[in-house]
Amino acid sequence: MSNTSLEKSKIRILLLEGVHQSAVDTLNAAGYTNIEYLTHSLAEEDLIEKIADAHFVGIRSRTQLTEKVFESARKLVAVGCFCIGTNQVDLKAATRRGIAVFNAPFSNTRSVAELVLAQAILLLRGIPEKNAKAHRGEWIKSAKDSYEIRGKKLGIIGYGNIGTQFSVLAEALGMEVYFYDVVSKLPIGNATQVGTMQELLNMADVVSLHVPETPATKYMFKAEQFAQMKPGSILMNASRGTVVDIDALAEALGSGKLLGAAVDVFPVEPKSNNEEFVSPLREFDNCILTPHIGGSTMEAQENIGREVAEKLAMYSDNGTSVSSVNFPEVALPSHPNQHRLLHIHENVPGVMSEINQVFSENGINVCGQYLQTKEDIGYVVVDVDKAYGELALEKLLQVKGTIRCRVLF
Ligand SMILES: NC(=O)c1ccc[n+]([C@@H]2O[C@H](COP(=O)([O-])OP(=O)(O)OC[C@H]3O[C@@H](n4cnc5c(N)ncnc54)[C@H](O)[C@@H]3O)[C@@H](O)[C@H]2O)c1
Ligand SMILES: O=C(O)CC[C@@H](O)C(=O)O
Repeated sequence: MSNTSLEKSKIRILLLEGVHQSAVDTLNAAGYTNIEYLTHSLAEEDLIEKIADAHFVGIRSRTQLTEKVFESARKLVAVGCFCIGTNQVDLKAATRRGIAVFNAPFSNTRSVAELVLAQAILLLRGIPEKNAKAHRGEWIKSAKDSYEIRGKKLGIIGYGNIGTQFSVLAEALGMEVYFYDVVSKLPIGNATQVGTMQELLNMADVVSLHVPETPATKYMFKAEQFAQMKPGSILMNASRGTVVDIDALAEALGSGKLLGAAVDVFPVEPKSNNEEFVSPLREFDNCILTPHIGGSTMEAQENIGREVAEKLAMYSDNGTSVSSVNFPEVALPSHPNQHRLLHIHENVPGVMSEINQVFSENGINVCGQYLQTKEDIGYVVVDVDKAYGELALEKLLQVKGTIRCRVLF
């Protein structure tokens, strides 16, 4: 599979799920105008049809980029996830095809941290229930089960970018912060890492989940974990819907074990704003339900739009793959008056020597060479005199183990 440097007007970009206008503006400013912009996600069959012609695709959390979808994405060069999570993308399938995947790892962390902080305060005061009842004409003026956040123990599961931000905000309000993470982490402020999740659940007044979706986190929170929580505590999940067994959570709310819960992400989420949201949690007034909007603030979406679009444009323009989630990371200078070959190959012995042979045997002088490998793939970038770009491309495509190769003029 190959493509010589395409005119920018011929590079097709498919943007789904209503990514922020800043993405379109950034791409336009970089010269990319052939953009199809949709405000919703696509069902698999429609996606397969649309993606067949796309060189770049931009998605959020709803679009599932599966092996089957990639199979039809013959021209696809890179994927931009305009969010943090990349669990909706079959990363192995993308990597096998030499498709780089980018995301925005920091732009919405503050938004999520602010939301969960607010939810903790509201739940400790019983506000969701009092509010719901007031809307129905009931007046619950009472301090029963109503608490200050100050002095309470916060248990964070997954002490990454969001977990640490939440930790700092919570401490500023006087919470005592504990966290559980599979990796040993430097605690920020006065937070304390604990050795097991059970230890954390036994002591925390508020438990907040901030892990990614992985095989290990799938339903990591089920009946057993609810049983380990303190009576009258709170669970918040703004990570991924598959992390919590929703029936077990409904049981814990129904039995009165929990004071309340806040859930932003669900195992099955409506595909669009026109679809009904179905969940056993709807019956509980003490459960804050939000439509996966932890990272949906104007600030975060605008920043994400710009950040991911810049990464796509940079990868397209000069091959820089810095901060790709699945790809060897290479930071490249510009290549004036030279042709740049971007060769993606299986990371097996012999490929690099064959590549170098192409240049020596054909008398092609190498002006610059950059190599990085990651697990199963290698990414080598070679700058050559512009007289040799097309010959080098033709020869490199014949190297055993080549996944794809393109040349930038
Ligand atoms: N609700 C939303 O709108 C929203 C917005 C942004 C992110 N998210 C979700 O939040 C998740 C966390 O985001 P982040 O930026 O903090 O990610 P991150 O990668 O910075 O942190 C995740 C942390 O979880 C830890 N971890 C991984 N597996 C674990 C396990 N089995 N047990 C305990 N800890 C484990 C990691 O070591 C890491 O410290 C994202 O992956 C995404 O799914 C949701
Ligand atoms: O915007 C989205 O659809 C997902 C937001 C969030 O879950 C993320 O992973 O950043």
